[in-house]
Amino acid sequence: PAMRLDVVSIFPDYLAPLELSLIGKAREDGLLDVRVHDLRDFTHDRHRTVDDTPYGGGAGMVMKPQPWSEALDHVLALDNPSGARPHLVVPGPGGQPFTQALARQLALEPWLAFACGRYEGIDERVYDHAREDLGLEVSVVSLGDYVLNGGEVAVLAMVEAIGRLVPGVIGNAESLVEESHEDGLLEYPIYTKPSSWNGREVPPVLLSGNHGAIAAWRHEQRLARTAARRPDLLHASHAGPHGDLEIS
Ligand SMILES: CC(C)N1CCN(Cc2ccc(Cn3ccc4ccc(-c5n[nH]c(N)c5C#N)cc43)cc2)CC1
Repeated sequence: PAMRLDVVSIFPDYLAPLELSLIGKAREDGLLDVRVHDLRDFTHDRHRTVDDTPYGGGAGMVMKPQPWSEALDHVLALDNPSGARPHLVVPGPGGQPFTQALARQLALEPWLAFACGRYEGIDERVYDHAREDLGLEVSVVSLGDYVLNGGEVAVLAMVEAIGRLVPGVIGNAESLVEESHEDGLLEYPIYTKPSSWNGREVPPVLLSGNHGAIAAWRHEQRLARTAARRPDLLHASHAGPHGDLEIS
C-alpha cells in the first residue's frame, strides 16, 4: 500500500515541486499518495483570515486555531474509512532536529500529515487538540539552527528525505546504502568520464581495478573529509587499530 502524505499550508503552490521528478514518479507508481490542502479553504470569513494578534503582546501574528482544527478534521475524514490516524509532523524552529535517523523512522509510518505554519507559528491549543482530542502523535521538527519564514521549505526537504527511503521510490536501492550520514562519515570524492579533463586526472587508484585498494582509498578520503568539515561526527569507533584517527 502507498504511504500517504498530507500537507496543509496557506501556500499550497509552494508544494508543487512534489509533483516533479522522483517524488512525482513515486506518486505515479502508487508508492506515495501526496495530498496538499489550502488552509484558507477552512476559513469562513470574507477575508479568509488565518491569523490574529498574539495574546500577551509581542511582535508578529499567530495562526488561529479554528482553521487548523477544521483542516485536520478534513484530512482525517478524507478517504479514511478505517479511521486510521496519521503522525502529525509540524516543522518549527524550536523542534527536535530532523536527522537521517528520524527520516528513517518516519519512512516506516503508513501516514504522515504535515502542518506548515507561517507568521510566528500556530496557536498552542492546536497541538493539544491534535494530541488529546484527535489522538494523533504530534512531532515538532526543525530542519536546523537557522530561521525560515514558514514550514513549507522544511516540508519539501522532509518529504524528499523520507520519500526516497520508501522501498521502490529510489531505483537501485544500492545507492541508498553507501550514503553519507548512514554510518556517520561524509562521502568520498566521485569522478566520471573523461579520465583526463582540463589537465586534471582522476586518481589512478580508481582506474586500477583493484577493489581492495579502491575501498581503502575511499575510506581514507571519507575520514579526511569528515575530519576537515565535520569533526563533530568523528568518534572513537572511527579510530584505526592504534586508537588513532587514520588521517594522512
Ligand atoms: C518575537 C521573537 C521573540 N520571536 C522569537 C522566536 N522566533 C521564532 C520563530 C522564527 C520564525 C518563524 C517563522 N515560522 C513560522 C512557521 C515556521 C515553521 C518552521 C520554521 C523554521 N525555521 N527554521 C527552521 N529550521 C524551521 C523548520 N522546520 C519557521 C517558521 C516562527 C517563529 C519568532 C520571534
